[in-house]
This record gives sequence, C-alpha cells and structure tokens, in this order.
Amino acid sequence: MTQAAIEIIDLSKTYKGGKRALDGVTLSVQRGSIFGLLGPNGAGKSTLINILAGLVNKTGGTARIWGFDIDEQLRNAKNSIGIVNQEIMFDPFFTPIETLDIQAGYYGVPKAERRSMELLRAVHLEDKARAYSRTLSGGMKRRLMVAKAMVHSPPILVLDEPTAGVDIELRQQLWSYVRSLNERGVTIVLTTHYLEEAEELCDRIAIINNGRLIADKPTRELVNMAQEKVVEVTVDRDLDADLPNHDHFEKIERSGPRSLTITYLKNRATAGEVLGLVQGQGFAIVDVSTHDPDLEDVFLSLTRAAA
Ligand SMILES: Nc1ncnc2c1ncn2[C@@H]1O[C@H](COP(=O)(O)OP(=O)(O)OP(=O)(O)O)[C@@H](O)[C@H]1O
Repeated sequence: MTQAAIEIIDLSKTYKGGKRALDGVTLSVQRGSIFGLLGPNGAGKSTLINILAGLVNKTGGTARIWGFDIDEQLRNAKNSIGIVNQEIMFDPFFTPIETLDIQAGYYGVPKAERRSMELLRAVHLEDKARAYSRTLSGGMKRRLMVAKAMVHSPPILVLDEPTAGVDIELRQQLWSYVRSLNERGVTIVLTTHYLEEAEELCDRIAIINNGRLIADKPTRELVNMAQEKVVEVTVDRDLDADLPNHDHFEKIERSGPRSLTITYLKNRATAGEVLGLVQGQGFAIVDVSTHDPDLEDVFLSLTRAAA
C-alpha cells in the first residue's frame, strides 16, 4: 500500500491553561488528493496544522508527514510540507522576489535550483517582483504566501484559510493555481469556511468540532448524508388553501399560484413517490425541479448533532 501523504493517529493538544483543542484525532490524507479540513471557529483546525508545521507542540499522539515522524524525523517532515498560515508572515521591507529567495535559502535550495520568478508568475505577481511587500494588497500578500510555501517544492501544500478576505476573482485565480499544482502531483490540504469551495475542490473532507473528528468521507458521500431533499412542483391548476398532503412530506409550501415546494427525507420517500402522491390527490404535474442537499446542510446537521 502506498504511504499516506499525512497520517495522524490519536493526535491531542491541551494548551497551557487547560484548553483541550484537539482530542484524539485520527486521519490520513492520501497522496495526490485535495483534502478539506472543515470545522466551526475554534474547532481545532489551526492547532492541527500548526502541529504539522512544527509551530505548536502536540501533547499526545503521532503524526507522519510523507512517511516521516514529526518527533523523530522533523527535518525531513518539514521539508515535505509547505504551509500557508492564516497570518501573513514576511518582512514588509523585502520585495517579493527577495522574500522568495530568502525563504529558498532558509530551506537550503541551491541558487541554480531556485524558481522564485517562476513562482511569482504562477501566482500572478511577476510585475510586483521588485515592489516592497508592504505595498501589496491583501490578496497579493496571500498569493505571495502561497509562493513562499512552495519554494522548496514540497510534495504537500497546506493552506489554512487562504481565501479569507480575498475577493472572488483572486480566489478563483488562487484555486486554479492550487488545482494546477495538484494536477502536477502535489497533495493539497486546505481549511476553509467556504463550504462550497471545499465541495468543489476537495476529493475528501474531514470535519472537526470541539477538537474531535466528526466526519471523514469522500466529498460525494458526505454530501449524500443530508437527508432532506426538496422538490419544486408546478401543477396544472391554481392551488387553493387545500394543499396536497401526506406524512411522507416533511413540509409543503405554496411557492406560487400553481407551484409547490415539498421537502421530504430521502430515507423515507423517493422523488417518484412524492410526485405520485401529488398526482394521487388530483393534480397533473406540469414541471418539476429538485434541489440536492449541499455541504452546508450536512455540515450544519453534523455539527449540531455533535454539539
Ligand atoms: N495558544 C493558545 N493558547 C490557548 N488556547 C488556544 C491557543 N490557540 C488556540 N487555542 C484555543 O484552542 C481552540 C482551537 O483553536 P484553533 O485556532 O485550533 O481553532 P480553528 O478551528 O483553527 O478556528 P478558526 O477557524 O477560528 O481559526 C480554541 O478554543 C482556541 O481558543
């Protein structure tokens, strides 16, 4: 079996003062995947990432990065991962190109192998190569952080909330760069509050809440976990106060003179049955559309259940 890109077993962290930020988290990230780590504010995502980055000491469990144990082979572990933190961290008096060169030097990348300009081009900052970093906009700074995390060509890139405060267009650019890295074989781990983003980008999603893992599944499976489905039905005549009803319907509402919005649980009924029940009550169906549950629905129901 190929080794995982990241393997975490029973990872725990209790901060001084007693806050238990991680409580026995076990998960593994497959090589070549895009893995999403989701959770409400304060769930423990940054703590987990900071442990991998060597910025926070764990209080229990083990973590291996690209097969290297963070306790026993820290240098190899660190060389295998590039981390983009939530906070913007670089000297504002250096230019972007200097920032990348210095970082490459820090990782011992020989001058001939440095790809600073190529990295700036990839994050659309080549025209800012020689500007002071402090003059960059927030979105530009974030893209510089991504380039900085990639100077040593790590096989894993971790992004902790990389698009917080970044506008939609820049976010799209950032994600297309992240996708192209992934296509070239880089394993991606990201935390985000944008659930749609996670749904669109990630192959697999783990959710943590209060320091505990509450889900870890392929994205599709996770989305399928939402039981509520909604079907919009247009019928052939005006609806009066007597709406069709059945105990298979969780909720039924009139959304127009001839249209109905029916919510049902997919483990109790199928769309066909729901439509059959409407027809059975004397309505001919003119049009139908369905709404599939998205990650937001799953996320809310899981975090609510675990609260
Ligand atoms: N240095 C610290 N000392 C004490 N408690 C801390 C420290 N850092 C984080 N915590 C606490 O640990 C818990 C987990 O925080 P963490 O930053 O890992 O969450 P998060 O999921 O990344 O949240 P967010 O999405 O808001 O960044 C929180 O209750 C937080 O207040």
